[in-house]
Amino acid sequence: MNLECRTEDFAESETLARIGVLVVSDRASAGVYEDKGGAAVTDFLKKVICSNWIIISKIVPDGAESVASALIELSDGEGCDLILTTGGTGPSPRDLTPEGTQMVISRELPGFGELMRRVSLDQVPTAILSRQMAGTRDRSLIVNLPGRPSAIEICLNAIFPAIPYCLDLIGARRIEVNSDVCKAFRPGA
Ligand SMILES: Nc1ncnc2c1ncn2[C@@H]1O[C@H](COP(=O)(O)OP(=O)(O)OP(=O)(O)O)[C@@H](O)[C@H]1O
Ligand SMILES: Nc1nc2c(c(=O)[nH]1)N[C@H]1C(S)=C(S)[C@@H](COP(=O)(O)O)O[C@H]1N2
Repeated sequence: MNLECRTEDFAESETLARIGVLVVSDRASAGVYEDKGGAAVTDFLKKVICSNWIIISKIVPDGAESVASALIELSDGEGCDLILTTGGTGPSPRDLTPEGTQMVISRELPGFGELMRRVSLDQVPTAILSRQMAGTRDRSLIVNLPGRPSAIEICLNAIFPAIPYCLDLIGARRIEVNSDVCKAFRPGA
């Protein structure tokens, strides 16, 4: 194990935001189909965030335990400030992403799920079937997105204006967003 850490490494680790992307899909994790969810999330993040950040990606099969342990690794192990999951939010028996999320968060933030369902309802009546939720674990904000790659941008567009300030409030690393893409709101700023 290398315990040496130069001064600039410390400085960078304090400012470089860490974003976890967790794809939850039986078939994508088994290679039955190509994962398109992770790329859809990453493409959005590249457009919207203009400060420095790195991505830590994982893909797991559906299940409360698989989701919970991946979230713990991304939050406690990798120190992610923001963790976006995609998939497994519906009502079918294997859809257990909200259960896995509930197992690891300390506080729920119901407004995220409410807003994502509201905007998605303008697209599809089945938006109400998503049980997507959000919450915090220590200094990580965790947000569930539906699995359909086409759902990702509409959901992220809706919630992203509130994410930078939420990260400030929970003591996560600061992110700056591109104002042409997203009107982030920081009260008092
Ligand atoms: N990571 C992904 N990449 C590409 N398409 C996906 C992905 N996740 C979901 N989808 C598509 O969105 C649909 C709904 O997503 P959902 O999370 O309910 O998946 P599912 O039907 O339970 O199957 P699976 O878990 O095997 O992806 C899927 O049937 C698939 O067509
Ligand atoms: N914006 C948007 N939201 C959406 C959808 C969609 O196509 N677009 N699909 C819905 C459907 S059909 C389901 S079953 C739920 C849960 O999807 P998941 O299990 O892939 O997470 O998300 C819903 N939310």
